[in-house]
Amino acid sequence: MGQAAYGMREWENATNHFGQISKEFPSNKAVAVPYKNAVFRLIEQKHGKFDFKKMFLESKKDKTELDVADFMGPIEIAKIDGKGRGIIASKDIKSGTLLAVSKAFASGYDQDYDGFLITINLIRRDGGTAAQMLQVIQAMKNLQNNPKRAKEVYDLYAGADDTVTNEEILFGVIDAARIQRISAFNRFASDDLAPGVNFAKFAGIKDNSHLFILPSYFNHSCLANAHRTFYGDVMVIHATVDIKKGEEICLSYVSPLLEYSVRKQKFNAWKFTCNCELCAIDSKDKFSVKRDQMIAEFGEYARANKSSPNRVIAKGEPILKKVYVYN
Ligand SMILES: C[S@@+](CC[C@H](N)C(=O)[O-])C[C@H]1O[C@@H](n2cnc3c(N)ncnc32)[C@H](O)[C@@H]1O
Repeated sequence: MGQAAYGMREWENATNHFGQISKEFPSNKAVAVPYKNAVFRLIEQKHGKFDFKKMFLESKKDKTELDVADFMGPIEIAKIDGKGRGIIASKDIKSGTLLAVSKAFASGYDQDYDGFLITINLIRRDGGTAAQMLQVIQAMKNLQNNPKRAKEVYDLYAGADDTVTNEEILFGVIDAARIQRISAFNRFASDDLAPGVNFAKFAGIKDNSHLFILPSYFNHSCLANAHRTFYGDVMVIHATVDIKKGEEICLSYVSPLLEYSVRKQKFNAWKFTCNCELCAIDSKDKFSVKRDQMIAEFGEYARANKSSPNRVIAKGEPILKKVYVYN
């Protein structure tokens, strides 16, 4: 019973079961370790006390799937004008506060696909990787094994044209199309391959894809007030500035260092327009396209001449000066 509760991530239940057995059979050594683990998970879940050093070291292994609980800090899910749902601060928050720790509900890794695969994601209208496909399959398997988690998965955003949001899905039924839509709008890659950088194998990059529950409720801002870090299949989110109670908390889905036109193009995958202050300023900047072109041209030159750094610098310096002129 304790093992089953642990597997279903019901930490309080698992702690109680293991605690009961250790009380009844104090000399039973086999229960000591799982009991201790369940207690640790409960402390993580209730108090947000994590052994980040251990998590970091474990995350260095390939495809690590960590054994940690989920934690929800001083945040809540709320309706946000023009963005559907989002995350707000439930009290005043200091910069650096731990906001959330979330273990992926399902993960997929390129290494697990023995072959070459090109998929087209018709929802996002971009190319897909083996990792993304495997993550969708894993989500379906996990729901089959633990149908109790269906509501939290099916509640995730599945696109504006999703017509079945309020339709009840019968217990134990796997809605494959919905899981695909949910994954398209909510998945993260833990090495933060920019969305759209697909067919990763061409570049020799191993892709991975994770579906998280709580982190999926964070909307995007180029000027985000929170930052995410990955430890294997676990996402950890911290506040990066002081945040007032009721204020929306956002992550950056794409790097704010990217040029405006590139960012705008990447938002197409999630089908929204960013109205943050940075985008408002950038959208009025009449030289941004010209700068993008110059930087893209330089990037191509640098890649083609990467074995001759002196040539790259000689080409780059005048371009940098010109970029300043178009400022
Ligand atoms: C990962 S979900 C975020 C949670 C979602 N808003 C919800 O209601 O569940 C991504 C979707 O949120 C919306 N979104 C995220 N950031 C946004 C923003 N800055 N402005 C408008 N919509 C945004 C888009 O519809 C996007 O496809």
